[in-house]
Amino acid sequence: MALRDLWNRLRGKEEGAKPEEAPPSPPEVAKEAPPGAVQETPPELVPEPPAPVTEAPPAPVQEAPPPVIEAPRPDVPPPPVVVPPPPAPAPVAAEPEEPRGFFARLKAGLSRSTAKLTQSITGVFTKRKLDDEALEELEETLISADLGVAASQRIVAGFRRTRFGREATDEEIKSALAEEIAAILTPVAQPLEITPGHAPHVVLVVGVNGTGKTTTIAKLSEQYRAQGLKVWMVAGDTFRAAAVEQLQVWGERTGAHVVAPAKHGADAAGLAFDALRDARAAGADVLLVDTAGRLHNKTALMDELRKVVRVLKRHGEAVPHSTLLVLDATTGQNAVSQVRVFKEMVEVTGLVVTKLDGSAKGGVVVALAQEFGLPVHAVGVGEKAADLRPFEARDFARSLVGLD
Ligand SMILES: Nc1nc2c(ncn2[C@@H]2O[C@H](COP(=O)(O)OP(=O)(O)OP(=O)(O)O)[C@@H](O)[C@H]2O)c(=O)[nH]1
Repeated sequence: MALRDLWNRLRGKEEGAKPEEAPPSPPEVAKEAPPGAVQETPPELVPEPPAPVTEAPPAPVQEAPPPVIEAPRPDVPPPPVVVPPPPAPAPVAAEPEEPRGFFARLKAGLSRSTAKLTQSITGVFTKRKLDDEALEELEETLISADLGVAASQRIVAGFRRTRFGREATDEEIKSALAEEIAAILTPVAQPLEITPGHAPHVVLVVGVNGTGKTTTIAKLSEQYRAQGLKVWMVAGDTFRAAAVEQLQVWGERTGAHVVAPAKHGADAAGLAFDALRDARAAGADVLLVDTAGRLHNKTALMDELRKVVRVLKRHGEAVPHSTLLVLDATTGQNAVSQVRVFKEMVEVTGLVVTKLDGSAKGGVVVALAQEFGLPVHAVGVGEKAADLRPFEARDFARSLVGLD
């Protein structure tokens, strides 16, 4: 049955009832200026433009994301002078606060993408038994919520095995669905372990431009510093001056030493090699290596990343100890293609999924877990250094289907 029919059914069911509040549409995303002739993106990867800063950075320096350095645009007229509006009258009642806690933001982000899923579940099951037609509708609903074909089929097979022919309430169905999803996610929910004996533990961070690599490095740095570890970072995206500067700002804020290229376009592999040598000598515990996410084609990107790995291995076969692929959840199924492409290039050991606070398509995490079984080390729920959390399978699954 087409999704439209599901929606029609849902609307019919809710006639007379107070309509659900529509999920807020995702914020307008500003397109990045096209890169120069050398810096194009491999078409296979279809990068997302950087997400906009959705809230004004607060006053404390530690909290705000570092400034993005932009090239001057002589063709763009200066912005008009903005006259500040007169002060607003004092509100009668306090506005509800923006959800600030991690779970609140994760749930807010997920609920935007899964409102459709949870409503459709209600539409599928409230009127009749769990029969063949209902199962077919459930599978379509799960696929349209980005869970992927394989995971959706597995979940439906579980329902068929255990609940076929039974009637159940919405809450029972959602709860059962959350359990099936949690069963897929639990094996991949593994925090990133830093081995003290490696001195330093080298973490190579890869991914398409704009997915949140640099921010994730900053977030990891913040966490490791809080654990009392000595962190070094390498600005390996040597072609993008803004990326280097961004990492330097994050280094200052999170108390990490940053190794930056001496000149634009310097050899990233050589930079990483020297950085590891110096980090060892300095007694660093962790070395976080940023990389380019965009080169003129996929082969160039592959050559660059492989060279970084090959040269790092001169320090020891186990280096890099972890290779993290950073994925932007808002890209939905495109994240699945990115894993395939990057697995061809390097030995990806784990994933970090970012932007789960925004208009995320959280269901894709289930598709990733089912298809690749790679550890999901952490999830990003904001732009600040503190906005990285371990991936909790059960909480995530329950949020995804709209349960607390
Ligand atoms: N809302 C939200 N924004 C995020 C998150 N992680 C990163 N961002 C934002 O996404 C944008 C891109 O992040 P970067 O860390 O620069 O991404 P990158 O992969 O290093 O990008 P390149 O340097 O272009 O390769 C920035 O505006 C970040 O603030 C997250 O978890 N939530």
